[in-house]
Amino acid sequence: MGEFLTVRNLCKDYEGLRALNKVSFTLGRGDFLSLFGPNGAGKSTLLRILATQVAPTSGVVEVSGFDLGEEPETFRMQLGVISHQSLLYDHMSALENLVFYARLYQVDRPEQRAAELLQLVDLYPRRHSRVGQFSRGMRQRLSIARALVNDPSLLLLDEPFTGLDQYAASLLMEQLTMLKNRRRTVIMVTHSLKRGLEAATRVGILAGGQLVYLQEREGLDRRAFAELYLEQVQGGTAP
Ligand SMILES: Nc1ncnc2c1ncn2[C@@H]1O[C@H](COP(=O)(O)OP(=O)(O)OP(=O)(O)O)[C@@H](O)[C@H]1O
Repeated sequence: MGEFLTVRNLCKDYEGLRALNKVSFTLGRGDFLSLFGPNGAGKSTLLRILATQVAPTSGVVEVSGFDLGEEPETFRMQLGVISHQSLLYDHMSALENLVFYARLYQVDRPEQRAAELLQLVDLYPRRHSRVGQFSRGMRQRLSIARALVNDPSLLLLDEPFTGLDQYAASLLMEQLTMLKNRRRTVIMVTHSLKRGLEAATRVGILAGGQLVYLQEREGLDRRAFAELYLEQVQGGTAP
C-alpha cells in the first residue's frame, strides 16, 4: 500500500532562524502521529506547512503522491485543521459558522451537517448564540466541529485540548479514535503525554527543528519514552 503522506527533507527558515531542519517521515491512511517536543521546537511550523498556510524553504510534501505545492487547493478540500486560530466568525452564530464552512467545502446538505456536528460537540442548544459570546472551551468545541465539517482525510491538530473540560476532551478523543478507525490520517501536536499516547499509532519528538524520534506506538516502552521526552524538553528550548 502506498503512503498517504510523505514529508521529505523539509526545512523552514525564518529570517536566519532554522525552525525545521530536514524533517522526513511518511504516514499511511489510518495512521495517527502524536508529535511532542519542547516550546519552539518547530511543531506548529510543521503543521502550518502541512496546512498550506506557510511555504517551506525547501523539501517536499506529497499527499497521495501529489506534490502539495502544486495542488494546494485540491488538498485543502480534504484537510481539517485545529490550531491556535479558531477561524470562527464572532458576529455569526455557531450554526451560521458551520453552515458557512460546510458550503465552502461543498458538503452535501450543509444545514443538516452543521446541526449534526453541533450535536456531536454538545453545542446544539446554543446554536443560535453569537460566537463572540462563547467561552473559550465553547469556541474550542466549535473549532473542532468546524475542522470535521468536510470529513477530512487528513486532520491536523495543534494542542486541541486547550480549554476543553474533561467531558469535551473525552468527546474529542472519541471522535479521533473513530476517525482513525475510518482510516483518516491524523497528526496531533500535544504537550500531554497521556492524551498523545492514548490515540497514537506513531509517536514522534521534534526538538530544535529536527525529528529526533519516531516510533510505532505499539510495543513502545511508556516509561522510557516519558524519560526521553523529559530529557528533550529540559534540554532544548527554541533553537
Ligand atoms: N512567523 C514567524 N516568524 C519568525 N519566527 C517564527 C515564526 N513562527 C515561528 N517562528 C520561530 O520558529 C521556531 C519554531 O516555532 P513553532 O511555533 O513552530 O514552535 P512549537 O514547537 O510549535 O512551539 P510551542 O510548543 O511553544 O507551541 C521558534 O523559534 C519561533 O520563534
